[in-house]
Amino acid sequence: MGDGVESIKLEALTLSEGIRQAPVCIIVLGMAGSGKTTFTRSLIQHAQEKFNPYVVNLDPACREVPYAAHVDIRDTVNYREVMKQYQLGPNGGIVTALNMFTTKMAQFAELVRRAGERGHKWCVIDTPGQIEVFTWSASGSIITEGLATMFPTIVVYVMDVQRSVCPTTFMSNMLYACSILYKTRLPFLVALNKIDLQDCSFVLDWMTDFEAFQEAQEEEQSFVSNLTRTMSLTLDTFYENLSTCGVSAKTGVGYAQLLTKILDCVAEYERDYKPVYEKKLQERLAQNAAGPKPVDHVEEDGVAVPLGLGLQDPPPNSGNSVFLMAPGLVPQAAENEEEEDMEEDAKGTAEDQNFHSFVQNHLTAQQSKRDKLQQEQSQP
Ligand SMILES: Nc1nc2c(ncn2[C@@H]2O[C@H](COP(=O)(O)OP(=O)(O)OP(=O)(O)O)[C@@H](O)[C@H]2O)c(=O)[nH]1
Repeated sequence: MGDGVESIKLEALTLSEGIRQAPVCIIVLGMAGSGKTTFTRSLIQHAQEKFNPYVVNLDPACREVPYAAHVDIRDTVNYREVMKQYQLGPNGGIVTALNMFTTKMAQFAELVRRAGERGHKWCVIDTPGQIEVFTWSASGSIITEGLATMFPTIVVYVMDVQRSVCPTTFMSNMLYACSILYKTRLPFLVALNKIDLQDCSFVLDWMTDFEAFQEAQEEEQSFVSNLTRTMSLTLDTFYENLSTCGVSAKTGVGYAQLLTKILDCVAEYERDYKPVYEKKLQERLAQNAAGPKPVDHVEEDGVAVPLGLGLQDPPPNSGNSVFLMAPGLVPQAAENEEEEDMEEDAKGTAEDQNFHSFVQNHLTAQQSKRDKLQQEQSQP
């Protein structure tokens, strides 16, 4: 392996060889405003002495972060510039910025590996405010999977307990957490945040006692609440795979227990998930070595089409009796000119008519004035 960060090959890194002091990667996820950034700050503070966290900010759109980040996506990509250059809205800008960062995944992984060698036992990763930017984007998957293949990795899902007192909101939050759990397939710890504002025992009750959740639902008789009831029955298995911990990112309450639970998740990773990720890595290496697989079971040859957006006229002898022009091919200028001419003509005709009737009225008025004058003069 070369010394330069540029020379690193992602596939060359494995858990079993090459990485001796692999730092544990903790990916912090959560709905917008759930308190991810404050939680990250507090986690760093509480883990500093024992785990010397290496800190990564992957939110390109945040203005400030209340911690000193070792790696900050904003140093690599300016998301406002990305918005301007690619003419994107804020969400498109954030996704594209993350995609750009992901092209440097191998270098990023190498930085994390080196951090481990320098004594950072944990790597805490704060993610973008809009959760779907990370959880449903290709780059989010690449980062998560890439880290999980190389380092012990866990997910901490930050949930705002105060916002979750409504059973329907609670269920939406849980469904989201569930989808992330099944997508990432990593040890999953739910940090029930903001317990300084709201006691979190109700969440634990609802997760362990189906009837308690049903009772809470009783007042809501909407379609949504019926759906929520049904969903709560099916989420039982999901709850079994969850570890939860009440914390307050603001006051620091619950963090001692949180650190213990994180270590439990790391043990879970080593026991249940590491073999899966190692197998995945071996499969990918074998696939890469074999090269692209040709398509089999297809008996006919296809006709290749040029890729990209270049629109071309269909061949003149294509035999199409009906030909609808693609919008890009309509001769805009000629079409507009025609329209403009027609508009101009219509305008001209109306103006002519107006002018004629004005002249006519004027002549008529003049004539009647003259008649009147003549009449007056002819009278004795
Ligand atoms: N009372 C209380 N407030 C908190 C706690 N954690 C976060 N907050 C507040 O919740 C708000 C959102 O916190 P952030 O840390 O910015 O949340 P975030 O999820 O990173 O937000 P985005 O990245 O913008 O989606 C802020 O006003 C925090 O001060 C907590 O434990 N208790």
